[in-house]
Amino acid sequence: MLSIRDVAVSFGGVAALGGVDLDVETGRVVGLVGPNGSGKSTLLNVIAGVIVPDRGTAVLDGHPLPFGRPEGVAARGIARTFQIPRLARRLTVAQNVIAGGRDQPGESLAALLFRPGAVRAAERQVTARAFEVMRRLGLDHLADHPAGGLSGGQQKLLSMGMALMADPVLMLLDEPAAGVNPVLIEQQVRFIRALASEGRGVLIIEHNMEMVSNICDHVVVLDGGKVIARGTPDEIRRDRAVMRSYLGEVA
Ligand SMILES: Nc1ncnc2c1ncn2[C@@H]1O[C@H](COP(=O)(O)OP(=O)(O)OP(=O)(O)O)[C@@H](O)[C@H]1O
Repeated sequence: MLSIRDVAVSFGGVAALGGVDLDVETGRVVGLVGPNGSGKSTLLNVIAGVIVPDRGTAVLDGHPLPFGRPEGVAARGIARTFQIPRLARRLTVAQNVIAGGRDQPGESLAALLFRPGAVRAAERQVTARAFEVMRRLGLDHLADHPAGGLSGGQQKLLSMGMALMADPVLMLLDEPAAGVNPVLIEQQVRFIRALASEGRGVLIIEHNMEMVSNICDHVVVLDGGKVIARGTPDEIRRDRAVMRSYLGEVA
């Protein structure tokens, strides 16, 4: 589904990524791990259309991704979450989720004026979908609460729901478990596995190795902007280079 080849990025002479290859297949959860500063966020930002790489290619379902055009990338069916959720804190949980749905006819003045029935029907559909998404995330009982009043972990779940409203083929998740309590991490794990079983691809940056082991089919380890290992979570845990660089740093 997604093929990254030889992607390199440098910031003022510092190589953040030195020629990285990465694949995400349909229905698979791929973990992107590595020590701080290894280039994980940079790679996610290249895929999301935020950073234009110095070289390399990214192909989604046979077509190149438009580097440097986040809205073009989103239109290709890639949705993302951020380390710090980007929410409208004063709007309700339901309003935030609804806002995550794209292509709403109500956004077009012409549609509002000339096809009000179609707009109402589409709005009903988006609202029904939003409630379904909130149910999946266990947030439906909080639908009318302001998003800013949710716990950090609930806000992360909410941001995943907002991303899902765009019905993406590929989800990019940036450290969803950071600072989240174990019960909500469990909920995230179920949600992410369900995304994959629906046939979506998931690329997840995560430091929590237990979570990575629980959800990832495949793990790619970066260090100093290069891939130092790739394989199943089990293979990665046993990899000597990984122990030296990534796990060694944690210890
Ligand atoms: N906008 C920027 N300007 C200059 N240097 C940057 C910029 N963004 C990242 N870097 C540098 O590029 C390298 C890779 O950073 P990146 O944020 O991608 O790592 P990371 O693996 O996501 O780290 P973390 O786990 O801390 O989020 C680091 O040396 C970082 O200092």
